[in-house]
Amino acid sequence: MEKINIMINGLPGNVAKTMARSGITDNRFNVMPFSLTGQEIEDKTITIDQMRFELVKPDVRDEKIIRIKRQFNSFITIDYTHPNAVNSNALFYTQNQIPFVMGTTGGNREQLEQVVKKSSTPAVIAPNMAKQIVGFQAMMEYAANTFPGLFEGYTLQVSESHQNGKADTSGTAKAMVGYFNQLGANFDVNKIQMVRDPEVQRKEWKIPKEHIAGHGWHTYTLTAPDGSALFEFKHNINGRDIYVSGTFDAVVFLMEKLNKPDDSKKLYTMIDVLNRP
Ligand SMILES: NC(=O)C1=CN([C@@H]2O[C@H](COP(=O)(O)OP(=O)(O)OC[C@H]3O[C@@H](n4cnc5c(N)ncnc54)[C@H](OP(=O)(O)O)[C@@H]3O)[C@@H](O)[C@H]2O)C=CC1
Ligand SMILES: O=C(O)C1=N[C@H](C(=O)O)C[C@H](O)C1
Repeated sequence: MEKINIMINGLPGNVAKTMARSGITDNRFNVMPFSLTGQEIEDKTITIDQMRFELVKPDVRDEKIIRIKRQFNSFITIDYTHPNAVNSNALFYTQNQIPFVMGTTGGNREQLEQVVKKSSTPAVIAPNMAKQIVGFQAMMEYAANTFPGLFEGYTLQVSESHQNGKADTSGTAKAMVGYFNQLGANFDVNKIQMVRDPEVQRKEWKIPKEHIAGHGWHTYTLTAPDGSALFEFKHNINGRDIYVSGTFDAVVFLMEKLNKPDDSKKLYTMIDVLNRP
């Protein structure tokens, strides 16, 4: 099978680096030596496992992409950049007809979805690419659609802990709140408790010290009005490796869509990817 060209955007960021390391050794892919980066990044290149990537800043990307497209006439991009970049990057991809996997959280999600729906460019967008978490989301979606109001009157508490540099509230937690609300919990995403203090993470959450700099821990607690029942759901992820497999499945999924285009649908989620036959 012909290798799929992938452009991993967001280097030298943490998740983009994890994707690049795995992509380089994955026989299904040809990792392209370019990565969209932030305006503030000073380095012009970065080397990962002996592969050199040219870092392309927002002010030169319009011009650069013309040359990249001449060199690689077809490719799929993976975006792990910054919440502030989500909407402008999605616009850039659709305007240049570059199919994309958007792992980056934050930004205006409604606008993000609209941009893709109105375009001719397919994309997979999901706040969490860990397949086991996506499976949990699919279970929640089933419950929400099948038993709306099941937790009517219950009080929901949501707390999440991530590395100190994380810019936004967990996109995963926000998506989960949507399901809990359908189940009747009536919770405002602004009430999600964010933990970013390494001392609290170590002492109270007992997060292993080697993962303080890279983790995503989430707890959702539902309590009955009279206190007689409590339900708790947790997903605690250490490191970032778990996101690779789902992201790469999403790339393969998009390639299949490109080979067999569906003009009626351009926007896909990771639940679509998980449901792939
Ligand atoms: N869907 C999923 O499964 C997962 C999603 N994520 C999400 O991925 C995103 C990235 O996370 P993480 O790697 O930890 O973050 P980092 O802050 O480590 O990396 C983000 C990188 O993107 C760069 N950047 C900023 N603006 C742009 C731009 N306009 N174009 C391209 N790159 C840009 C940053 O540069 P600078 O430093 O100059 O700002 C930085 O190098 C977050 O939104 C996070 O929530 C994370 C894990 C899993
Ligand atoms: O920034 C992170 O690290 C993560 N971000 C995603 C989110 O905001 O939901 C997914 C995961 O929690 C890791």
